[in-house]
Amino acid sequence: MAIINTWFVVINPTSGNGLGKRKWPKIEALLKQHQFNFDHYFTKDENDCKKIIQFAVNQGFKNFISVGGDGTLHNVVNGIMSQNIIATNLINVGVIPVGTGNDWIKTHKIPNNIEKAINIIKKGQTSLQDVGEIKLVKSNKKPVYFINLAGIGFDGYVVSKVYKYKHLGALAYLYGTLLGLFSFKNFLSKTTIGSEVIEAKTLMILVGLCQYSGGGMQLTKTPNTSDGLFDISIAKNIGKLDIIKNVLRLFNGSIVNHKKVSTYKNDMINIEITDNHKPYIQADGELIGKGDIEVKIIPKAFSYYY
Ligand SMILES: Nc1ncnc2c1ncn2[C@@H]1O[C@H](COP(=O)(O)OP(=O)(O)OP(=O)(O)O)[C@@H](O)[C@H]1O
Repeated sequence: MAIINTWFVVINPTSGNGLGKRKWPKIEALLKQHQFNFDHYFTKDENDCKKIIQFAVNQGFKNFISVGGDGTLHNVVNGIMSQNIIATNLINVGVIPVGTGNDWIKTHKIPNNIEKAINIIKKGQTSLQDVGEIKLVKSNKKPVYFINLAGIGFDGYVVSKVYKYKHLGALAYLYGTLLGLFSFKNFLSKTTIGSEVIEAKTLMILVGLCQYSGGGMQLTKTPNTSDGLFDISIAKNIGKLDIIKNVLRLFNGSIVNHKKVSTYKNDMINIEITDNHKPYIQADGELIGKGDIEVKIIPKAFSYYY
């Protein structure tokens, strides 16, 4: 394997409702102006993105730039985590945000501005964060990795609706939430966190690493990206009216103090859906399926420019 000092830039042309494609000429010019030596690739879909990352790692690339939103970064991370050529923490990723929610960058205080984001990458300073691994029980699907937040229930439902409304920008998530109020049904679940077993009628179960999701909502208590622990919130049988009353608390983070929300910290969580109605599972805002899951943490497996 050759050692390559060149950067590998992946661009999702569809992210940010086409912003990825529209902004590429400007980004390309800026990268050249800042003397980045790079190869670039426009992704075709999720799998294509993962495959090109694996191919590039195989070619010896160790420095990547993700031009897209949270979904693109999620796919880049999945490409890195599912290769076994080199240790994942030796591969560094920079982000140029052109997505809709761009939630992951908020935690790491990476500016939502193309030129400033390029300056961050150029500084060459990296840090490590934990990665979550989700296995769908009773399925032969490969594990899915996440770096922001995964959830099951109402938030999965919102993700399943949001893609139609991406042209509304970050408001798409708020709109999806309001839409969910009319049709989402709470479900029975059995969650195991360490020695605790929580059986409840549930609105959603969230497993977080970073602070923001759903276009700026704060749904976990004290997330820390590199403490080797997930920040978990279980929102029990909260009714529709109660959600409406608490919409602001979803954004300011005080929802975790609601009497029907319990919070936990652990490096592992098993979720069994004991209901006939199986809610959607989302990871970093991407739908990954339905059913029971086992989630574990891989400490400091992801290296990023900040
Ligand atoms: N060429 C492509 N055509 C269609 N979809 C693509 C393509 N390349 C990647 N994708 C998919 O596009 C989806 C959206 O990308 P991304 O999440 O980066 O943008 P976004 O949804 O606008 O931003 P955010 O997630 O921050 O709200 C992802 O699910 C990704 O798998």
